[in-house]
Amino acid sequence: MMSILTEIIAKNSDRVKGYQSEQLHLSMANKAPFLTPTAPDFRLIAEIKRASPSKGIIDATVDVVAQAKRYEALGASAISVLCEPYYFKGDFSDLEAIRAAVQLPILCKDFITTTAHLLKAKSAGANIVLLIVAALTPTELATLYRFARALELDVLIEVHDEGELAVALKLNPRLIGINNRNLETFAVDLATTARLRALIPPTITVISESGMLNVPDIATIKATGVDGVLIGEGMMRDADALQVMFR
Ligand SMILES: O=P(O)(O)OC[C@@H](O)[C@@H](O)c1c[nH]c2ccccc12
Repeated sequence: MMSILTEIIAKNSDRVKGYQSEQLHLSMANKAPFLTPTAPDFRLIAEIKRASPSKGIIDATVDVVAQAKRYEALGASAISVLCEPYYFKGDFSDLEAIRAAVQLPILCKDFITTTAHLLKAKSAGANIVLLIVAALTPTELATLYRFARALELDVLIEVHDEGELAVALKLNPRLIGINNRNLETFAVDLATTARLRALIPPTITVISESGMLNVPDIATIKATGVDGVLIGEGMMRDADALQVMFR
């Protein structure tokens, strides 16, 4: 059986190949950001996501610019924008529209496997890109990581187990994302964050990702001592209910 991650990457291969021949305007103005804490020492990366393979449609008709402004107003440190079209119903045009409308750093959420895709993200206005350890060989990850840093992009390196974390730590990264959702099975286990957090040196900024739907979920994660959280569905469904955790 093909894993969902492999399936998503295969489905996007023509789109990604297209980036190789695109004429891009690169501006170095959108530099790697310092993620300013929202509340004392706790950052919110708020995500814009119309749909996902695990949840189906979340909000197909969302006004992405209005949503990004809402996140900015409630004090998010950065905005994550899904750019994958087939499973998440995102698009680079969403990222470009949001870039034009808000000042916050933007995380390009996509399944990046090529340097051309990194250039596409940079030219669309991203400040941060996601690299998923489970989607790449260690050599590919290292190449893409160095290329992104040379473009002055920050990189959120996503791990979901000890083996992936060991691969990520070899790069001496500034930022690590612990995904509570297993991308092969979709199972969410918030305990993943506590387990892996304990293995990461304190100099690295650690973001816990996925599966936080309410205030107690966020409180559980905050108690592990991570530097911030990345929340998609919960913010799409009820941003107001969650914002108390970031004041
Ligand atoms: O909607 P959630 O459960 O709050 O999750 C957000 C984010 O972590 C999730 O969208 C995500 C984490 N890693 C990814 C990789 C690709 C696509 C999406 C993701």
